[in-house]
Amino acid sequence: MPAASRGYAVTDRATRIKLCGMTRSEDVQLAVALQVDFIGLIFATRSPRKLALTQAADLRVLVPPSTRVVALLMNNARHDIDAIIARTQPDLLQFHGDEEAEFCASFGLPYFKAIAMGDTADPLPAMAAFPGASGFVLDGHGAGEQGGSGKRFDWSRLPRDQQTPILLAGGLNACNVAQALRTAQPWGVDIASGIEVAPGQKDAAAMRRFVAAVRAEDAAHQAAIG
Ligand SMILES: O=C(O)c1ccccc1NCC(=O)[C@H](O)[C@H](O)COP(=O)(O)O
Repeated sequence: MPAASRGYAVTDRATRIKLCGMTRSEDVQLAVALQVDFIGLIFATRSPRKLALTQAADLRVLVPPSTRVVALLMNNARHDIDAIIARTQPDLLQFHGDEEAEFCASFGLPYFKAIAMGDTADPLPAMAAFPGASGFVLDGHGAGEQGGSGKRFDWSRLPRDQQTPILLAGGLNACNVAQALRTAQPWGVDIASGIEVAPGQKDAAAMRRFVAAVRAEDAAHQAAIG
């Protein structure tokens, strides 16, 4: 199914913003006020940003439909994912582990697949293994490692002209995101550690600066192309 028919246009240049690893209500409320496209709630068992189900359910109710909630998973058991879906009603899932494509698609929700770019010369074969993905998160960490690492990769390696949305992730912050957008022209950007004072604790000023930097670069791009 082409990406556009899943409701994601890939041609326009209003870079989608995903703020990931929320654990506090004030951070979720600010993300909603900033009108970001996605927030990420993490359920990967080894993550320092991992949420308990009750905590996640309390955060989820703060999010209106205009911001989509993504549940991040890394080799979680099926029964855990079923419980996460039942309690937190995510709009999308995001898989970071060794999950097969069939497993990812079996929950009846759209999903993003994360690709580790740290050791990957060409991500296209890995992406092709997930034809049902609604998007890909290309992240700077190595294979088998967790996200939220703050590790960058060479942004020029991001594939262009893909039909499925690609989010650029890994080591982004308010200072480097404009250059990242100019270099990679991704559909979206995804950030965790670059807007934090500590894992899971967001820095309100850094959140505002990051979102403003993305929107300023989008505006500059639109002005340049007329
Ligand atoms: O952030 C985590 O703790 C995490 C753990 C396990 C799997 C994925 C995780 N985060 C994934 C994300 O989407 C992050 O936003 C992405 O890796 C970018 O992180 P950062 O380099 O810190 O901006």
